Amino acid sequence: MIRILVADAMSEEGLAPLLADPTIEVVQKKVSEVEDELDQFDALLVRSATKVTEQLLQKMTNLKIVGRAGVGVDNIDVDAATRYGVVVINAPNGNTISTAEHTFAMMASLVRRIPQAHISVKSREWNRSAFVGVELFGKHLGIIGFGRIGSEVAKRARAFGMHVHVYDPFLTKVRAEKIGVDVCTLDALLAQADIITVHTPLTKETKGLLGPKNLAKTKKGVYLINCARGGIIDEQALIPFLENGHVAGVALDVFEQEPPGDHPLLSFDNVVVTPHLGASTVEAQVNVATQVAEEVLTFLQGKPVTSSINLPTLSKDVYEKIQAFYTLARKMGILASQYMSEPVQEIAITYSGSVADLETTFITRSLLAGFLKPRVASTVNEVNAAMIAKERGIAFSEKFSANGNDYNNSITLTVYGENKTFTLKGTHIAHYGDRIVHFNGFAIDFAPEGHLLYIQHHDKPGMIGKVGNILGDHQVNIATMQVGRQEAGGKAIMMLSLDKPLDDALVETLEQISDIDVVKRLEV
Ligand SMILES: NC(=O)C1=CN([C@@H]2O[C@H](COP(=O)(O)OP(=O)(O)OC[C@H]3O[C@@H](n4cnc5c(N)ncnc54)[C@H](O)[C@@H]3O)[C@@H](O)[C@H]2O)C=CC1
Ligand SMILES: O=C(O)CCC(=O)C(=O)O
Repeated sequence: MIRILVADAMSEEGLAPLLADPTIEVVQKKVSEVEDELDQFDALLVRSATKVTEQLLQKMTNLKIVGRAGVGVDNIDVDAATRYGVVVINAPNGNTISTAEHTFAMMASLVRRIPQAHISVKSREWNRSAFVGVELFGKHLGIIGFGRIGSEVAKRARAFGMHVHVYDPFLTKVRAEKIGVDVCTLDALLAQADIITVHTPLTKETKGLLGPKNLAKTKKGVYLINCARGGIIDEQALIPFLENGHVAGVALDVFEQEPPGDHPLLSFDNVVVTPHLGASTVEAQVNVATQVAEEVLTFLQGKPVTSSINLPTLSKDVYEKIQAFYTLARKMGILASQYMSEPVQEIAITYSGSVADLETTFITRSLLAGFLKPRVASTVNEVNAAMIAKERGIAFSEKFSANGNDYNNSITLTVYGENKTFTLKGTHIAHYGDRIVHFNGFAIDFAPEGHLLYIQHHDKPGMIGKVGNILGDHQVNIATMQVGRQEAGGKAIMMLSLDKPLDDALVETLEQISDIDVVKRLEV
């Protein structure tokens, strides 16, 4: 039974795909309520309240995936998750519209002083002259961060007749031109904007982006909005600008500390606040919960996820194209690792023929994970394989060749060890499967699966018979056998597929046959 912990409040409708699956048990409880069972969950779903720290990940020893029902993953230690081989996914666009609409609601509230007027009327006052606002029409809106939410805010601003200026160092010219906004420098935005709204993630670069220096560059009477992450606008730095009237008003949905407690900003009449409500709509909550639930289900079915933070993302289309090579590469990694039972410094991978045109990042990671699996005690998978290889001083490289060398596609793997070099070449043939077509310098053709027995010997009459007799005497059935040699009478190999694995004693018996040089059990 798969166990999923849903640690924050989430839409039941969104979780329906998980709740309906009889192979899955969904536990909707806080982390503190299941402390004794943390090692039993396969997946963890959170919003922003639960902090997925390294300590929590250490306790969740069976965890494979963390799903964030929302955009920001600043409550998740993604580096630690990556080290532990835990996939982190989010729901990148389920709450975009809601947050853009909330930003607009905040903007309107700010310039028309709606919350203040509301409180006044509720206090049985009728003071129309105290709440004179300004129009949005014709005003200059500065948007810092022009991703999903920023661009939805821009569309709405244009409908209101506003002039939109955008600052986003990662925005391509083509995209900006397509949307038709004025892309400018941060300084130009700060100097022109009547209203500034931030829509970036909270990063080292964006923390305190609107701090004392940049606030001083804004127009007198500017309005500021933060519906992204607390800290992008420096809360302490705002205070003197509000006190001297340089900043006409601020709308905050998010805070450096949530909840903000008795924060000095809350005392200002012209600071409008909401308790992190950007994504709090029925629609957004259904959307994000559905997105993570479906992604988690997909992942648990062994298929690739499309919105991972720490894995290369794959569309269904791309996944279908690479799936066969992904499996072949994994098997090749496992074979090479077992054959090279010594320290390895470098792994070189060449993709040839049709596979060279595909997205190979995932295939390479699959190969590395297969290679590292027999060598490391901790979980190793596509999430952390490249990181673990680096940690262990194993360099890896990818090369691409349009020429498939007699095959429609092939993957060649060369492993450079301390004492020897090992080469393996595999191909995937539609309707036939994975085949290893070169093994350690020998042309051969075998399926890389099951209990394999590799024997390197001298090409002499009777060798196959001797091996067959010993295995037969010990009730070991040979399912398939392939042979290869470099030249008649020279070095030769046999690759046997057996119905059961060999024990150590039988391996020793085979090693004692004269003219046999190497006997290796390989399990795929
Ligand atoms: N208040 C709430 O409830 C919600 C808040 N959010 C927050 O809103 C923010 C934006 O979300 P999305 O638009 O979905 O993200 P996104 O990833 O689509 O867009 C972020 C944009 O910021 C830009 N950016 C990054 N560093 C920058 C820098 N130093 N200066 C200027 N631009 C920079 C990126 O190039 C990107 O275009 C995130 O912080 C997210 O966590 C999202 C949903 C709900
Ligand atoms: O879960 C929530 O409501 C917060 C949403 C949010 O901040 C995000 O998606 O980044």
